[in-house]
Amino acid sequence: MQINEIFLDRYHITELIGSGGFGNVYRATDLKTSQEYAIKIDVKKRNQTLLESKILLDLQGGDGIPKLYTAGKYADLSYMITELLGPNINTLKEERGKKLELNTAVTVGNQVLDRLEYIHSRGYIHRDVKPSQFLLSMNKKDIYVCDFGLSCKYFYGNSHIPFRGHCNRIGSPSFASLNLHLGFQCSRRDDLESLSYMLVYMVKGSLPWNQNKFENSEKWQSIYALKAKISPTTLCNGCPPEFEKFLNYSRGLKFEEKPDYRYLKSLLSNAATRDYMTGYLEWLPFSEVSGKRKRKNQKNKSFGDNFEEDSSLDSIPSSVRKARRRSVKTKTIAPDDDVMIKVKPRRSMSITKLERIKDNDRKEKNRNSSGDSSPSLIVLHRVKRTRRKGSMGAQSDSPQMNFSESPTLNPSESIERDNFIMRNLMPGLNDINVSPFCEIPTRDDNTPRAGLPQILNRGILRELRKREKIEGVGSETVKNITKKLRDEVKETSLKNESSESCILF
Ligand SMILES: Nc1ncnc2c1ncn2[C@@H]1O[C@H](COP(=O)(O)OP(=O)(O)OP(=O)(O)O)[C@@H](O)[C@H]1O
Repeated sequence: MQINEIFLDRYHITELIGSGGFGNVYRATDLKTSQEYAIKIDVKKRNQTLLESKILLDLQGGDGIPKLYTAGKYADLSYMITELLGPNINTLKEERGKKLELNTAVTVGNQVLDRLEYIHSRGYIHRDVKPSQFLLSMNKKDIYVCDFGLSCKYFYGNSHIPFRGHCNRIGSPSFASLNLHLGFQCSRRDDLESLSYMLVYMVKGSLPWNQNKFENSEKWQSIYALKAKISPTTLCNGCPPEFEKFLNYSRGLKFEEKPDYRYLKSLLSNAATRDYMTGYLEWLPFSEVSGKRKRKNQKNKSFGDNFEEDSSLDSIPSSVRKARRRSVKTKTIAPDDDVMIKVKPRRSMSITKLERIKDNDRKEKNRNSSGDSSPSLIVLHRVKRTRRKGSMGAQSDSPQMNFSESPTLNPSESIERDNFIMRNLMPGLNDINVSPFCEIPTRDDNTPRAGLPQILNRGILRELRKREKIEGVGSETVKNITKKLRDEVKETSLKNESSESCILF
C-alpha cells in the first residue's frame, strides 16, 4: 500500500501511522464523506487482521474500544477499517521527556484497568498489554485499546480454559508476565501483571531490562532472567508503594481467579498525589479535566456503579466551576485577643486564574509545608445575588451556588470538592484537608443533605475541638473562636437565608 493510493476505490491513504509485527496502520480519508479512518492492513498475508476484526466486533460497544466500520479481504490482503485515534501512550511518553507524571500514569492505569475489566467480562484476554497498545482519543482525554491480534478467549460458555504449560511465548517480552515467559497458558492475571510493568515504565521511564540490547534469539530468556531476579520492591523503587502491591497482587492471582478490579483501582487512587483529579492527564488543560469528571459521574450513576469505584475521588464538579463565576462578599469579624481573624474580599475568579493557581498549587504546598502554622481564620459569605429584572432562564436568573442541588454528588466527592475549593479559592492554605473531620449527613440516596458551608463549618468546628483536646494550649481561645464562629454563622443565616457561609481554618 502506498501513500496517496486509493484503497477500495474509496479511501485515500494519506499517512502511515503505525506498523507492527502483523500489519501497517494507515490514516485514510473517505472520498465520499471526507471522514478520516484508520485502516489496518495485514502485511504478512496471514489473515491476522480478519481474525482480529472478529474479536473487535465481539467487543464493540465497550468504552475505549475503537469502532469497527468494516473488514474484509482485498486481493490477498486482509484489512479492517476502524475509528481513527490519536497517538499511543508510548509515543506520548517519549515526546514528554521519556516519563509521565505520576498522576497521568494513574489516570492511564485506571482507564487501562477499565478496558481490561471490560475485555475480560466479554470472555477475552488481551495478551499483549503494553503502552503502544493504548491510544488516546482524538480529543486526548480517553484511552482506547487497540491490537487484538494476540487476544483470545479464556472463557467458553461457563468454563474457564484449562491450565496448560509449554505454550508459545507471544507479545512483548518487556511487558510479559513471568508465567508467560515460562510458557504457561495466559489468563486474566497476566494482563494485569503486564499493566503493573506498564505503570512502572510510565513513571520511571524504563524498565530495568530495557537497559540492555539483547539479540532477538536471546531476548525472552535474558529478560526473564532479569525480571525473575529483581524483587518487586527494587523494581518499583521510586514509584508509590501501591505499584508494588499491584504487581504482587497480580503475580499472586491463581490461574482461574477473577481479579478484584475494585481493589486495584483503589490502589491506583491511593498512588496518586493529593491534588489528583479524576481524568487528569498532563497534556489536558485544567478546565477539560473538570469536564471529564462530570461525564464520568453521570455515567457511573446511570450504570449504578458504586461510587467507591470512582473514588479515585478527587475531581472538580461543575458546581465548583460555577463557583468561580460567583462574586463573594466578605465580612469582618472583630479580632479576638489571641487570634487574628482575617477576612479577605474575593472577587470571582477567572478560569485562567484558577488554572494558574492549580499549577502553583504543588509548588506552594512544598513551600508551605514547613511554613507558618499559626491559625488564620477566614470567613466567607457567599451571598445570593438578587434576580436581574427581565433576565431570562433559570440558570442566569439564580446565580447562587447550591451544592446540594447537584444530582450526582456523593459524600466522598463532596469532601473532595470541599477540599478543592479550599485549596483553590484559598491558595495560601494548601495543606488544609477537611476530609477526616467532616461529618456529612446524607439522604437515603447517599446525596449530601448539607451544602458546602455546613459541611465545612462542621469539619472545622470539630477540628477546633480536637485541637483544644490535643494541644491543651489556648483552649479557651479555641473555644471562644468556636463560639464566635457559630454565632456569626447563625446570625448571618438568620439575616439572610439565602446566603452561604464558608469558614476556612
Ligand atoms: N485506530 C487507530 N488509530 C490511530 N492509530 C492507530 C490505530 N490503530 C493502531 N494505530 C497505531 O498503529 C500502531 C500499530 O498498530 P497495531 O498495534 O494494531 O499493529 P500490530 O502490527 O499488531 O503492532 P504490534 O506488533 O506492535 O503489536 C499502534 O501502536 C498505534 O500507534
